[in-house]
Amino acid sequence: MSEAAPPVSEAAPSTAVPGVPALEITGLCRTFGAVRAVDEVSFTLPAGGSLGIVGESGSGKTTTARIVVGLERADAGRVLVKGRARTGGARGKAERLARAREVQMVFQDPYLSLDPRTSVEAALRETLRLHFPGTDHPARIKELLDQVGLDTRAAEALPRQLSGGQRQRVAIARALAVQPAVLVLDEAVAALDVSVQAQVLNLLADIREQTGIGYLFITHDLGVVRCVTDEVVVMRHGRIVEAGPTAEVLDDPRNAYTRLLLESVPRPGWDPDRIAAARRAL
Ligand SMILES: Nc1ncnc2c1ncn2[C@@H]1O[C@H](COP(=O)(O)OP(=O)(O)OP(=O)(O)O)[C@@H](O)[C@H]1O
Repeated sequence: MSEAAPPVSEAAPSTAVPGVPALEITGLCRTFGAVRAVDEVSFTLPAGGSLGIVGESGSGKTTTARIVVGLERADAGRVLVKGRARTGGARGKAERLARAREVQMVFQDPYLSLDPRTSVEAALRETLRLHFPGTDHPARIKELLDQVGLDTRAAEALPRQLSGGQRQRVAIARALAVQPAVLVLDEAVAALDVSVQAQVLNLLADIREQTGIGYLFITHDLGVVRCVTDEVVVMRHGRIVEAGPTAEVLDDPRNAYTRLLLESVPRPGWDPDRIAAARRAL
């Protein structure tokens, strides 16, 4: 990554810019020892769009996401958020905060990212104070809680007093608090019961419609991809093997590996031995 980062404005909210993609990834590479975790990965997430990255364990999904968020460095390639390069490490607190405002991440287990001693309301207040000093926080906290369907009782609760679905709603509210251009959701509903999963996915769809935030969905669950993404990228061994509109890729996959992923979803008459043999043959 060779471009210099442009100057950043601390107070600018990361709203969508018409015509400018929320995220553009070009030629991303990351190697760990002998493993090419991410190998020449390129894709574009349009402003307000939703793109899924699917693939089996170890295919490079999370490493790609971590580079986008800035938790991992790339060996090569370019990440543009709203047309601006995120290059190298952030220089200083102002740039770190500005980058955090552009891209937020929601993890599978919100327990790991929520402070067990901090109430929901206090966690949101803390985030807002950090990013938007001097603004009307009580009103904004209420707005955020409403947006994710949490009531005032939940606002006073500690993470351990909430259900898994509620905790994930808190993590989403905290991510929304900074008005990001891109929300990266890494297996964000994988740990939830199916019915709660559906509620959170519906919530995310509503939020996208209301805010125009772009979603990057990292998941191994093709049902989730079908439900909440417009475009999908299929990764294998660090490389993109197929990409396109979600319905097209899932209904008429061109790549043998994509077909195998689809066939690997258990259903009546499913033959795991045949899938395993097909996998070995690929
Ligand atoms: N910090 C690291 N050090 C060494 N190897 C790593 C590191 N992070 C990832 N890898 C390796 O890079 C490859 C891609 O891993 P990655 O976690 O990106 O895949 P994934 O598709 O997200 O898998 P999962 O769904 O299991 O999280 C794997 O072989 C993994 O072991």
